[in-house]
Formats: sequence, structure tokens, C-alpha cells
Amino acid sequence: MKLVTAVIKPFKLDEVREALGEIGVTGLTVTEVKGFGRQKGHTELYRGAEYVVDFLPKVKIEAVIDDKQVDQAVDAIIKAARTGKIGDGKIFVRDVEQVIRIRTGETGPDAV
Ligand SMILES: Nc1ncnc2c1ncn2[C@@H]1O[C@H](COP(=O)(O)OP(=O)(O)OP(=O)(O)O)[C@@H](O)[C@H]1O
Repeated sequence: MKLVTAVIKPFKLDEVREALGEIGVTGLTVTEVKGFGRQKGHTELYRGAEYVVDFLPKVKIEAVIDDKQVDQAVDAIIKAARTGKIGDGKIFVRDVEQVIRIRTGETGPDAV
């Protein structure tokens, strides 16, 4: 299992959630965050306006995904979140050792 973390433009959240739902991703954690990438946050077009701030609002999506589906999930996020403009975001993929569903005690991919 992998933890797929995507930092995206906030207005792309619904599209990304839909795209992940379509490939069968059943759980997500979403957090409102702020950050910067190579542009160092100095200027970025956000909803048509040029921002001159240090940290720009982003949405962080975290999904633990079965190894077999990771490539598909990453592709789905890229397709849904991409505008082609600076600040489209990044995707990080990490190993996950264990997942436990508290209600049933299921573990591993069954608990995802
Ligand atoms: N190396 C990093 N570590 C952690 N978070 C990062 C990193 N790079 C980017 N982020 C997060 O991702 C968000 C979006 O990054 P951004 O798209 O600006 O990256 P970029 O490499 O500058 O891409 P672009 O060239 O499209 O602007 C940032 O606001 C920040 O929250």
C-alpha cells in the first residue's frame, strides 16, 4: 500500500475527488494548506488574479491506495488537477506499513 499525497489548486478538488471515485478509491483525507513551490510563492495566478504573497492556498489530498492501483490513481490526479499553469501542484508517493479498520479489525488492503 502507498500513501498518495497530492497538493493541488483548491478549485480542482471536486474534479480530483470525482476522478479518484471513478477508479474505485473509497477514502480520502482533505486538508486546507498553504505552501509554495519553485515560484517561491511570490507570484502566481490564482482564480485569474496575480497573487504576491509568500504562501498560496492549496488543498492537500491524502489517499492510501493498493499498490496495484497507484499508477492509475496518480494518472487520474494529474488529469483532473492539471491546468498547465504554474502552481498546479505536486504528488508524493510513500510506502504505508499497515492500515487497520477500527470498526472491524480488518488489516492491510482489506482495510483500505
Ligand atoms: N518540495 C516540496 N515539498 C513539500 N511541498 C511542496 C514541495 N514543492 C511543492 N510543494 C507544495 O505543492 C504546492 C504546489 O507546488 P507548485 O505547483 O507551485 O510546485 P512547482 O514545482 O513550483 O510547480 P510549477 O512550476 O508548476 O509552479 C506548493 O504550494 C506546496 O504546498
